[in-house]
Amino acid sequence: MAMAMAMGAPREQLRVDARAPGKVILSGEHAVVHGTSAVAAALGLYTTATIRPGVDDGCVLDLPQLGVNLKWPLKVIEEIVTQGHLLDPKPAHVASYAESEWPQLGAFVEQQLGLHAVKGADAAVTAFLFLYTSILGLQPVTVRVTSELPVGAGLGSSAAYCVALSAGLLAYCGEIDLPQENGADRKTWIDVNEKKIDLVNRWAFEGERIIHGRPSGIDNTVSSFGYVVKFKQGQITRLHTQLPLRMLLTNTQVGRNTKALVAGVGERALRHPAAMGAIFKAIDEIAEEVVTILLTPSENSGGEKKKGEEIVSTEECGPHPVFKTEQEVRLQELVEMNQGLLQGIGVSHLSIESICQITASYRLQSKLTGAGGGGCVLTLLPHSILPRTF
Ligand SMILES: Nc1ncnc2c1ncn2[C@@H]1O[C@H](COP(=O)(O)OP(=O)(O)OP(=O)(O)O)[C@@H](O)[C@H]1O
Ligand SMILES: C[C@@](O)(CCO)CC(=O)[O-]
Ligand SMILES: [Mg+2]
Repeated sequence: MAMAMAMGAPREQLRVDARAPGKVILSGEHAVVHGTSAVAAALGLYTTATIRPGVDDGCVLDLPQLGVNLKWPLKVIEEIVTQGHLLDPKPAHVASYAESEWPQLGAFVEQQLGLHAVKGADAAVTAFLFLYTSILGLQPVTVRVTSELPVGAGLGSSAAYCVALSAGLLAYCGEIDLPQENGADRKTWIDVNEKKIDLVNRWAFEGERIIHGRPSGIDNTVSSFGYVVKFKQGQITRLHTQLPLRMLLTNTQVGRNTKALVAGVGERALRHPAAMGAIFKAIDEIAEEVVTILLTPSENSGGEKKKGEEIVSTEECGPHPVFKTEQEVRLQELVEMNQGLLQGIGVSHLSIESICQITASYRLQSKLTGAGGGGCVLTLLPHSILPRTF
């Protein structure tokens, strides 16, 4: 997560840009919601929230990817929020969202968006209204969120949205200090200190609760702190991985919704607690083995096949022989097993399986990443594949 702020400018020209990355889950999605380990890495694709002063005592929310452009007089927001809620923002103290405390919010958002709203727009607007009023109170602002990430495709777009928004709002109200040396029209991304990132992360988790229902916290944590991490029951361990990972992400373009998929797995776990528990345990073991492999010094063979390594292809990829190191062979097998188990818990999709079959015909294993049900598929590529072969 990084921030930029137009500084040295009068308050009415203040502008905060906060950006947060998406993530890719290598292993352990869904089971992580039930307390097991997962491994994820931040992606080089970002969501950016831009916050500026508002005009005419109003609040503008512009979400171009969802076709949302709403403007409210602050008085209107006050009416929805004051119901059971003090308009006394405490940005340093993370408030928990409870639907019962916002009885008018659902109907208000629905009515604002109208009948032709894009799926998921209601959750994005609700999360915004919660974060905005809780962190900033009722200040006139104009907020625009744009993203390089596909929305709702398994790459953590919801978490990046919540992290970028939380960070931007916290900086706008002065809870995150940013250095003053930037020129008003220069953008320099600044890293925020760990304590403040932790605050951003906790606010973002509340936003994720609105969008996901029951998030494990892995997505907002990776988006906030970055790097390759192991995540288990809220604890993160940064993995100083020794193995350069190369992967292909294929977007099936099949839309899905993380909240519904997570809820479906929860219901299946209630119907078949022992069987689902055993699958979660197996996924946990896989994630732990992935961690061990990632932390093992790389035995990248530098261009020549060695004993124990497996040939992937010599023809399909041009004149360069493609083979997997022993570590890559093990990782590929774990990816294959993880995908099988994800299919077993009901979150795969025909579009995902057909990609798995196609890559398997090249002896490359794939799995869904994120919530599944469509979205993106991850294919691990051996290190010996040169970028120009794809
Ligand atoms: N750029 C954005 N602008 C507005 N809302 C967004 C944006 N990105 C994500 N969202 C919100 O997040 C929802 C998608 O979240 P969802 O959790 O279903 O998918 P994801 O986060 O991309 O995938 P996963 O959770 O599997 O990693 C959208 O419907 C919207 O509510
Ligand atoms: C499906 C899930 O495990 C990952 C979504 O990216 C949900 C979560 O952990 O919050
Ligand atoms: Mg999400």
